[in-house]
Amino acid sequence: MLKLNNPDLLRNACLVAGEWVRAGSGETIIVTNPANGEIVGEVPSLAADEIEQAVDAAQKAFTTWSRLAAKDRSAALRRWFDLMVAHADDLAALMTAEQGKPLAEARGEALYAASFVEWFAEEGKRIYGDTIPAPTNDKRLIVLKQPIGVCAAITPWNFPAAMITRKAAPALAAGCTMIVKPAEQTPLTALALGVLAIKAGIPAGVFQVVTGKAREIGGVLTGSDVIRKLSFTGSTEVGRILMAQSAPTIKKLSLELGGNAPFIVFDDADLDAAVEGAIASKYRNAGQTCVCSNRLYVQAGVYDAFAEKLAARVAALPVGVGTEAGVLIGPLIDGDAIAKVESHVADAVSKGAKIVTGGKRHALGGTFFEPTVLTGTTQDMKIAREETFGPVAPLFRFETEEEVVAMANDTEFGLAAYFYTENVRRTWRVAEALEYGMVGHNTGLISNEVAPFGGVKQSGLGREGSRYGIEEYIEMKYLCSAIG
Ligand SMILES: NC(=O)c1ccc[n+]([C@@H]2O[C@H](COP(=O)([O-])OP(=O)(O)OC[C@H]3O[C@@H](n4cnc5c(N)ncnc54)[C@H](O)[C@@H]3O)[C@@H](O)[C@H]2O)c1
Ligand SMILES: O=C[C@H](O)CS(=O)(=O)O
Repeated sequence: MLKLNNPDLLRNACLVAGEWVRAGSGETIIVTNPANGEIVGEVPSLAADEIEQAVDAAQKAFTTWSRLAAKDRSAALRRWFDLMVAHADDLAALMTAEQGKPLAEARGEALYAASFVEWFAEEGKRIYGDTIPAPTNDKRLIVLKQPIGVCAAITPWNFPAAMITRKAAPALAAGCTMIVKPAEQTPLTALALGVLAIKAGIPAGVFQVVTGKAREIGGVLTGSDVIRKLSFTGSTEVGRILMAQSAPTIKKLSLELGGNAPFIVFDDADLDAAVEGAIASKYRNAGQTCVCSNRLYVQAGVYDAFAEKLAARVAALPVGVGTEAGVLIGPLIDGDAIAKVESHVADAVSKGAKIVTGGKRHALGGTFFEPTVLTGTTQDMKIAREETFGPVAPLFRFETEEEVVAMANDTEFGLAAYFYTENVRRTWRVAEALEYGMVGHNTGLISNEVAPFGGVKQSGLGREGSRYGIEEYIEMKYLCSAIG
């Protein structure tokens, strides 16, 4: 049974226009714990007309929220940040219950999510325009930066808090209003963020959370011409659908999509550091992050040593229910997820790969999977082409720098990449040659609120976090004033 220090955070209603509402139909979506299948809560399945009410409320709230002084919006966001930090344990308990990640990792995400609110509370006070020297002295030219308007966000289950605040914080800081549709697997955390937003004094309609059938809600949000901006984080497949649905209303889009990260270990790398980096980037959230290493390329001279070191560490990773102390690997989100992981391992083995450790469902049953290391993997395998989204590290052997850069870039994805070398010249060559939005050098952890997060190619459009993230919620207006 989920126990919260503040039970007020556990909601079974949607946040619309400052009120907690249920579906008129009474229809609900059950939320279950992936570790044991137990019911954690239930949330409304709102109908299209009820989503339209949220759109109307967001439009109404925009009029006043956008006209507030930036400093006043900043103060409200700062209060939201303070409340998120004060309630980090409860937010973590909700995430572990509905997503499965270990409690310590969930608490880390609660603070990571809060960091975006803290960051953009400040960035919102520094949205600067331009004055431009006019070509003739009878004109004055300026550039105004203004909030784009009503925004929508559709977010994934793997980071139930951070993927929401990484969008809502810059949107609200810029003066926009936002309607959030969280993943059906993890709505409770999103609703708890709504509780804290109200407590922070964020006015009704500025931040709203709606739950229900994804396609139906997506159809309303993408089809509305009141909504000027859609920010989506999720699979590339769904990103394509939403992009197409947004075309008729020419929405501004931010797309944070799928990945297929290469993790390259050159023969001059610090092998122990590379092993720790691989553990961090591959097995975080049981391998269910968009920036997880998906392909590990190891130069021939150190391949066997790296494989042995990594397998020893992976075999010792504690698997279990996220609420148990010391657990580092929780369950996968659902049956489809574990079936995909199994299919990747089976395909690799059928084409000649060897299982060094793990390789099958964990004895705990359910959606627990053994942390796995494969050797002898090759580019023709599913695990090289698709995002595994599970705790499986396939090791690919390579001979030369040119060969591995070509293999690393041989994908439609371009989100994150990692490489380990102590050679300065090689560092510049490889960093510049990798076709990815984000590159880690001698580290497997690159994500934070101050750096631009996002991908190239079919991993998305735009950037989140950093000083760039707020630009996604701003329109530029050029004013030419004749004074002659
Ligand atoms: N680039 C990033 O920052 C980032 C971050 C996290 C996850 N991801 C990606 O997300 C995927 C895993 O998350 P997921 O399984 O929740 O992704 P998903 O695309 O299945 O779902 C994401 C969100 O979209 C909604 N959705 C699904 N189909 C929809 C439709 N037809 N219309 C409207 N909404 C729809 C879902 O309900 C959910 O809220 C992985 O590919 C991962 O790489 C990317
Ligand atoms: O899944 C992708 C998220 O963006 C994870 S993180 O931002 O790297 O923590």
